[in-house]
Amino acid sequence: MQKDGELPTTPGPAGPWSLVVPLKPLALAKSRLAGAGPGAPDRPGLALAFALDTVAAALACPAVRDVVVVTDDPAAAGPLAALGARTVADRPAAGLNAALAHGAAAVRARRPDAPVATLNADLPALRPAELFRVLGAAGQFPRAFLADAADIGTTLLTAAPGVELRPAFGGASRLRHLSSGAVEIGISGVDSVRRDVDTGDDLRAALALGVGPRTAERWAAYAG
Ligand SMILES: Nc1nc2c(ncn2[C@@H]2O[C@H](COP(=O)(O)OP(=O)(O)OP(=O)(O)O)[C@@H](O)[C@H]2O)c(=O)[nH]1
Ligand SMILES: C=C(OP(=O)(O)O)C(=O)O
Repeated sequence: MQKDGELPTTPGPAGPWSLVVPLKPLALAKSRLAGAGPGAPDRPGLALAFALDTVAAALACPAVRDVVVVTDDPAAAGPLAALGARTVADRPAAGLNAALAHGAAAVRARRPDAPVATLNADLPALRPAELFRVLGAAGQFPRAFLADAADIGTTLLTAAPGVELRPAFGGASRLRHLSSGAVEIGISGVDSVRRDVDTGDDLRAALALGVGPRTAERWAAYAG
């Protein structure tokens, strides 16, 4: 298995991928983090830190060509652009799957033959080498997905060139993606790509894996 820091220099057989990352307005994000620690956590600040650490790690992956973030949040656009991500406006009140389909369309408007992957914005422990392995496995199939750490939801869904993404996120999306014909990626040693953060327990598990610098800083400012 690749260790962190041992990154290949080429994008791999199916790359380079365009990633679509959905990010809802920060004031509304991460509502389940309410009981994460003492007092009231800075949920918007943590949600932004998760997103920035996720996108920075994705852009450091050699299999990734570019990242498009679908968001309407004005506070997120500047720091995301500084990392090198492009932002596109969300569809008004249309929800997560519409946002993802919209992002995939924005990618393919510029690059019609792009392999496209969606990646949730709440993966603050994401490691580029693990994402590389996941995308390498996904690239063998027309559509593929990675289940979240709980084996209930989904953190990543991919579509090969010319294949429609057909996202079915929300709640128990693992079974939905499976029954839609997408292939489940079953490789081990990719915990950082599966470690989404919804609750305080999820955040503690991500901290144990090792989070990116923005999340670490926000967490330290909050929890001491
Ligand atoms: N652009 C966009 N992103 C969304 C939307 N709904 C959810 N997301 C994003 O989709 C990803 C997965 O969503 P959740 O894990 O439910 O995150 P969340 O909605 O912030 O968390 P909760 O408030 O606890 O449900 C996160 O990156 C969210 O920011 C939406 O309507 N539009
Ligand atoms: C959006 C999803 O779930 P959650 O909101 O639990 O992260 C999902 O996994 O499809």
